[in-house]
Amino acid sequence: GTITNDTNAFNGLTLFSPNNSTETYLINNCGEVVNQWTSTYTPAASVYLLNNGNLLRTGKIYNSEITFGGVGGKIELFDWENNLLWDYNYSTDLVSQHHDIYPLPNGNILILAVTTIPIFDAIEEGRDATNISEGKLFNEQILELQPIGTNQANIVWEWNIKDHLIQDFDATKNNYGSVANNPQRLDINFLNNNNPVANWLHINSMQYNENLDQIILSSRKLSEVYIIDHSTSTAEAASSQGGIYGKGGDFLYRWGNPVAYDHETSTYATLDSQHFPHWIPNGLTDAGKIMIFNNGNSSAISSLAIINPETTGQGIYAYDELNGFSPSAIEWTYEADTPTDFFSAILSSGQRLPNGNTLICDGDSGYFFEIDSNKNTVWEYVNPDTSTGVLNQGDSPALNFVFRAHKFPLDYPAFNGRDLTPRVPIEGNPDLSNCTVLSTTEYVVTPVEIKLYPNPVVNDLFLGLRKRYS
Ligand SMILES: O=[N+]([O-])c1ccc(OS(=O)(=O)O)cc1
Repeated sequence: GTITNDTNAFNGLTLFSPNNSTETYLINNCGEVVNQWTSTYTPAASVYLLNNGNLLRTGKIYNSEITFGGVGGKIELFDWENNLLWDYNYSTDLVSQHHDIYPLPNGNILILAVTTIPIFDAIEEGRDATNISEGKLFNEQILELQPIGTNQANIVWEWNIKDHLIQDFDATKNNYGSVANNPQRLDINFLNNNNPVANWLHINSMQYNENLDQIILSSRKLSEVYIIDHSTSTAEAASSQGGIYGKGGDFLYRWGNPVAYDHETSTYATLDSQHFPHWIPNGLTDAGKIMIFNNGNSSAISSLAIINPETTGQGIYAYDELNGFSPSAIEWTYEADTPTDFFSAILSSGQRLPNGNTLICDGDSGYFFEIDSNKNTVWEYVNPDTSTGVLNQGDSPALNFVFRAHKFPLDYPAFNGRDLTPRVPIEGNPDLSNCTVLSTTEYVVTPVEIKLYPNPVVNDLFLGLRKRYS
């Protein structure tokens, strides 16, 4: 539950879906549940509250052939009252949705998936055969679904990484060429010192920028983020021509590990096993820049980073022959005062908030905290819904992983006309001392509490009466 709720905390409602739970929660700053959705599936990873109040979520379907962390295979759409409106499976022996989805402004849904490249085809793509294990390699794919009826979809757009490979290993193959001179393509033999597993890229995030019509991806294994054009046709997305930016489905930008495209001498800053690169939305501090949760697996120190790529035109990224794609340095960063105190090896997210605060999800601790613009901690919450059930306030949590946390302002359209009366917190034996500002126990026979909410107040102050917790 909530452990810190300073008056400077941004007053909003936080959405999260614990990895080991079928529940999705919307809580206020006190940790009280304002809405809750129940699925029959635990999440692959991401969930979204749409501005009409519907919940779009991923679900995990067991898949014996595709088994890495983040595998999902199911997408579900619930209304505010938890009625299932639509669902869709993308899960077979050869394909699976994983980690992320993204609700596009036109009502379509991007889904992130892997498809299987058989060993023979991987070798045709120039993969060093000694670096193939599990008899296959995963292609990373993005599909755009146009939902139909209650359980169908048209696939209206598609992109595949296998169409954008380069290699300098096997001169007899079509995609043979200089890795350093083709930064718009991915070297199929670059493993970043990882084991040559089928899931060699482990893309763990897919976010979208409507202004630019661009998609940003994150490879945990290669410690790189990639930007591609979404304005292409499917045919253009499989090529190196077409789209607003003229590069088809090739990378428009990559950042985080210049060694991946043979820029060993680059002096630019790097990432390490990062998550959730996304453009900071319009209207917020640092809008248009890219926020990244930098897990820091090799140093066991996590940080939140903001980078500001140099551009030579709208959505066109500066490139330096020697150093690669800009920027040379991270513009803004948050680390704990004692850096080793803040580390999540997997999962995790950051979010800039309307008042300039920043919400951070330390995923492997199920711990959310909010910092103000001076990096002071003003709100803290621990997810109590774990793989062994729901804990009491104060218990030491284990396996309470959360992929991301997202805080919505109270004027988010999804909340229009909804009953947002706080219900009880998730955890047992909750401690609401941060939230109850008045107590009338001296004046009434049945102990009650008067709650004033939200806390702090922006526009409307609500007054609630209820029995005191004992
Ligand atoms: O344990 N999981 O559910 C899990 C683990 C890793 C994972 O991949 S990551 O890149 O998002 O950390 C996703 C989900």
